[in-house]
Amino acid sequence: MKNTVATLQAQKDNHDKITMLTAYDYSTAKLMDEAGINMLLVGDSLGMVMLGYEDTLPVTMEDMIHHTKAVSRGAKNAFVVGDMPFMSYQTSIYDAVYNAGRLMKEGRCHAVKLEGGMSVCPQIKAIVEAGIPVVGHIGLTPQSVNALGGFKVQGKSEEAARKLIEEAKAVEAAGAFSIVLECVPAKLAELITASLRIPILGIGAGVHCDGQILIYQDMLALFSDFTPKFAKQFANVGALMKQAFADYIKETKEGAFPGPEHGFKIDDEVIEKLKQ
Ligand SMILES: Nc1nc(=O)c2c([nH]1)NC[C@@H]1CN(c3ccc(C(=O)N[C@@H](CCC(=O)O)C(=O)O)cc3)CN21
Ligand SMILES: CC(C)C(=O)C(=O)O
Ligand SMILES: [Mg+2]
Repeated sequence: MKNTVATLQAQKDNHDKITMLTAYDYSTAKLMDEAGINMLLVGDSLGMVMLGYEDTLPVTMEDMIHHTKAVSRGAKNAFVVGDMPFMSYQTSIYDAVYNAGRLMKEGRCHAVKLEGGMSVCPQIKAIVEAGIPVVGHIGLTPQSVNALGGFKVQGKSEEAARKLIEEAKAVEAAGAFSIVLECVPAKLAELITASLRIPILGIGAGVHCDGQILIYQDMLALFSDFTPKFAKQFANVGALMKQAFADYIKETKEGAFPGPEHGFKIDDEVIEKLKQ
C-alpha cells in the first residue's frame, strides 16, 4: 500500500508505529521499500555519510536533488522526504518556497523537511501553502552545529524543555504534517508526542514517539567516524563488506578469480586459425 500524508496520520491515530530510514541511492531505497518501510528520508546527512564532510553545512541543492531523484526511482510505496540543505530556506520565504519546489519538482519527493522552530514558521507556512507537505525538525538540528557547540542532546533544562514544547506546537500550527525530534530525553519526547496531533518521528528520542528514523549507515555499521548513542547496530554489514573486498583482492592475486564460469567462450578452431 502506498504511504501518504493521510495514511501516516492514521498510523499515529491508530498507534501503529511509523518506520523511516535515510536513503541516498536507488538500490538501497528499493531494498528498504521492498522490506516495507513507511518513509524514506534523503537526509542532508548524505554530506557526512556519503560525501565525507565533517558536518552537513557544505551540502548543496544540487547534491540533494541528485540523490533525491535516485531514491524516488527506487521507492514504490514509501513516502519520500527530501531534506532542505543549509541556507536553502533560512535566507527568505522566497528562497524556501523556490528551493522546496525544486526539490519536489526535480527530485520527485513527496514532502520536504527543514530544521528549526519559531524562526522558520513563516517558511513552513509558505511552503505548505504552495501545496508541498512539510516535515519539521527540532531538538538537535545539525545545521546549527556551530551555534549549539556540537552534536549534543537538547532540552535537558526546564527552560530548554519548555522552549522545545513551544517550538513543536508552533511548527504544527504553521502547517507541518509531521516533526522529526532529534536527540532529546525520552520523557520529554513522550510529552511532546502526547501533546501534538501530528506524528512525531524520533531519533535518539526514546520509544514513545509515533515512529523512528535512523541513518542506515549507522544501523548497518557502514560508518565508523563516530557512533551516536542512539545508533543501534542491526547488522554488521560493514564487516561483511570489508571481508568480501579482502576475498576479492586475495582471489584476484592468486588467479582463483575469475573462474571459467565467469567468462565467455570462443570456438577452439578460431583460436587455432589466429595462431597460424
Ligand atoms: N552517521 C550519522 N548519524 C547521525 O545520526 C547523524 C549524522 N551522521 N549526521 C547528521 C546528524 C548528526 N547527528 C549526530 C551526531 C553525533 C551525535 C553524538 O555523538 N551524540 C552524543 C551525545 C552527546 C551528549 O550527551 O550530548 C552521543 O553519545 O550520542 C548525535 C547526533 C545526527 N545525524
Ligand atoms: C538525522 C536525520 C533526521 C536527518 O535530518 C538527516 O539524515 O539528514
Ligand atoms: Mg538532515
